[in-house]
Amino acid sequence: MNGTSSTPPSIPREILSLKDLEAKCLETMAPMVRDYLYDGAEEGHTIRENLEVWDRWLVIPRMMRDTSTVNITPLTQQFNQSWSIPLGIAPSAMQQLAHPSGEKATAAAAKSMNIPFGLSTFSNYTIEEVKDAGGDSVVGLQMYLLEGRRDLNIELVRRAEAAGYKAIVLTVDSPVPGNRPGLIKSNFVMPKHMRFRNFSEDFGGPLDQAQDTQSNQPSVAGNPEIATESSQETAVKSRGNQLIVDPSINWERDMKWLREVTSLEIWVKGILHPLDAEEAIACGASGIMVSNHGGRQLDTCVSALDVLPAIVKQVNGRVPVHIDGGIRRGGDIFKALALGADFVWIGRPVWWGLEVAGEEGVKWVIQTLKREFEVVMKLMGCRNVGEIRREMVVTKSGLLSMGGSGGF
Ligand SMILES: Cc1cc2nc3c(=O)[nH]c(=O)nc-3n(C[C@H](O)[C@H](O)[C@H](O)COP(=O)(O)O)c2cc1C
Ligand SMILES: CCCCCCC(=O)C(=O)O
Repeated sequence: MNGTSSTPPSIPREILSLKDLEAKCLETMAPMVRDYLYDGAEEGHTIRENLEVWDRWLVIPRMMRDTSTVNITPLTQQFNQSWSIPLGIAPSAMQQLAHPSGEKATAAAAKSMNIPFGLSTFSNYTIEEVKDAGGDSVVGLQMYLLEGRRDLNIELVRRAEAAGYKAIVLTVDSPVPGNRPGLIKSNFVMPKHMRFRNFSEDFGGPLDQAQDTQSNQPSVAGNPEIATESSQETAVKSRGNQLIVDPSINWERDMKWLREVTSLEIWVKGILHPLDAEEAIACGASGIMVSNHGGRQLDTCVSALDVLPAIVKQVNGRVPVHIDGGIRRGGDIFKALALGADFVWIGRPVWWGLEVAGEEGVKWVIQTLKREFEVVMKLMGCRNVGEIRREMVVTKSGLLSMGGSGGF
């Protein structure tokens, strides 16, 4: 983690893209945090797929369309609000691992850039603290249903309602944590000085690795950056109860239960099949987030972009369709919209910004994506988001199959 001095750190001038920022971040990020951030399920095929899929789509620009000014704001409101770009910050847990101000810094950056932010159940700052920092940008509380603890889920919902959140984002792709070898390798345990502050009890997290049975303390053997710091200050401690996600989560019981518990919008995150989009809508979902959880849950599962067109077709405009996974450039936002998404979200790039420069770093990430998206729009001949068309993107095989005659 960088930038603990009194002057706010800034992004060095030689950093020009999110890729450059990622490299800078990796110069300082502690190994255990890096393993957690990059952690993918099993062999990481889906993580790689999430990045590569964007390059399989090529764009076909139109010329001479006076793009001296372009409007990159979304066509429609999302969460009953207008945003500066169809881009939001996806929920990610334990952001203090990247910066002491964690989710508060991210929310403040979202607010100053006028984009939405989703808070993870497993955040290091509370629902209320993050709302204070991010104001109207803090729209969603992401929810994992906790095994045997619906009381805690209800409490979180009530606090989100009272704090002015617009939506509960129910993550449906995680009945159990994925097989994540990176967590085992680094013996991941959230450091002692951090807490899941949405809960009054000092719970252990769902990803904490096994404790050392001799001493009843977590083993630090695979955790050098924790072991080498002052042991009193940073040694991980054995926490009492562990928060476990509910593996029995299902549409019939849980989605309907949640629909009855609150009048907030309910968004369903982690949809990859058109029929699950249909289930979500039947249960009263206000929106769908097409996502494979950044490749962290099920290896070799499809990328969100590849299934997006089928889900958009199934949903047929009944609710908004959002997407995340591997979005790193303004051009990726363009492609997602061309293939039918209403909005896109980013996960890991926010951590790169946090690590390098806290709130300023997250702002830089958003500014960079905005600038890139605007240039891509101009070069594509689109003056506003409504002019982005499906036929402006094509795969190479799709192009060849047109044989020079079809499509144009
Ligand atoms: C470090 C990290 C923590 C995450 N924590 C959560 C979480 O608590 N809840 C959730 O629904 N998704 C979580 N996600 C998944 C993100 O919401 C999002 O789907 C994913 O990061 C998007 O892919 P990208 O990182 O390639 O942009 C997490 C992702 C990362 C990288
Ligand atoms: C059941 C999985 C719990 C994971 C909590 C954080 C998260 O979503 C992630 O690391 O990814």
